[in-house]
Amino acid sequence: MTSSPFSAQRPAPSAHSASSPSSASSPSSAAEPLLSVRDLRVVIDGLHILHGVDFDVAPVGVTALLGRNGAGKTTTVKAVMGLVPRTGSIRLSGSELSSLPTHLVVRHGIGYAPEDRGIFAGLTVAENLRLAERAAGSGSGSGSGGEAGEPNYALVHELFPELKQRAGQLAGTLSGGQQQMVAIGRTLLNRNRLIIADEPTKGLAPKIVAEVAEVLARAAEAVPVLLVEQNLALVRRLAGTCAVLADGRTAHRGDTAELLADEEAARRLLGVGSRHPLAGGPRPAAAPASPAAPVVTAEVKP
Ligand SMILES: Nc1ncnc2c1ncn2[C@@H]1O[C@H](COP(=O)(O)OP(=O)(O)OP(=O)(O)O)[C@@H](O)[C@H]1O
Repeated sequence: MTSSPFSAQRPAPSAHSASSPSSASSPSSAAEPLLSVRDLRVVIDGLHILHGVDFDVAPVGVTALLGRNGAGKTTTVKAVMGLVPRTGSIRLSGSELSSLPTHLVVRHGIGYAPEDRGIFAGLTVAENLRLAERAAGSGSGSGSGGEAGEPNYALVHELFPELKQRAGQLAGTLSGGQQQMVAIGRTLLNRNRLIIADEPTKGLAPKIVAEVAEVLARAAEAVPVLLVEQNLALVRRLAGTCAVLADGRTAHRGDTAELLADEEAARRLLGVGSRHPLAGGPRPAAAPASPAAPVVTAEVKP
């Protein structure tokens, strides 16, 4: 390959910020969102779990999906992926996905790193990656699906050289951070337009959280990321914009730094106390942050 491994996936450079930083009803102004979700509803076994979720994912960088435990974050990303029955609108670059089954959502170019990572512990790193390869030429048939082509190992190995060095190592023997590299690496392999990462730092030690933050920052240089996360320090560092869910609805959309600096709003929406360290500190970047930046674990209170 002669071109940069980033070239096939890097989004248009013009769009940097997402929706306007005020309310849930604010329209996107600066740039068209990559993913636009409207009135998303999910009913499982007669239980109404999502009652109308609206949010946009910015076409560059990291967008965070936040909320207290049980707010509906995982159900929302599962609904986007077609893993639970849903109604409403889910548009990826203008293509409507809400009636598509999961395999066609995937072929439209959404890579999903689920909460449990989905790593095969008994297979090597290389085998885990190989299993994620989408067949060249496979598409949704709609003409607007994910870009077909060879798997982008150049990008994965450029971002995560460790995965090349550890190609023969059993995935089950990797650290939590390295396993996240495999999980995120798999989503980058198929030239996706969007990566969804569901709680990638859940249960990890602070040192590993810092590693995973670095993994996400590097991945977001290549492909926009929708990040479900409860570690608000990490969110603050990585995500330029966010949506907050509460009780299965969108309670807030806007600029992440503004939300986390607003003590009253952060307390009301996320349960962050007034003396929480997130109230101060440097502004987060939509662009990836410094590798040296510390990541403080700050779980949302239920
Ligand atoms: N299959 C299901 N059947 C019944 N209830 C469900 C199902 N899936 C989710 N729920 C309920 O829906 C609500 C939202 O769950 P969800 O996992 O989406 O929340 P969350 O915001 O991701 O929470 P957490 O941060 O704790 O992971 C919860 O009350 C949960 O118990």
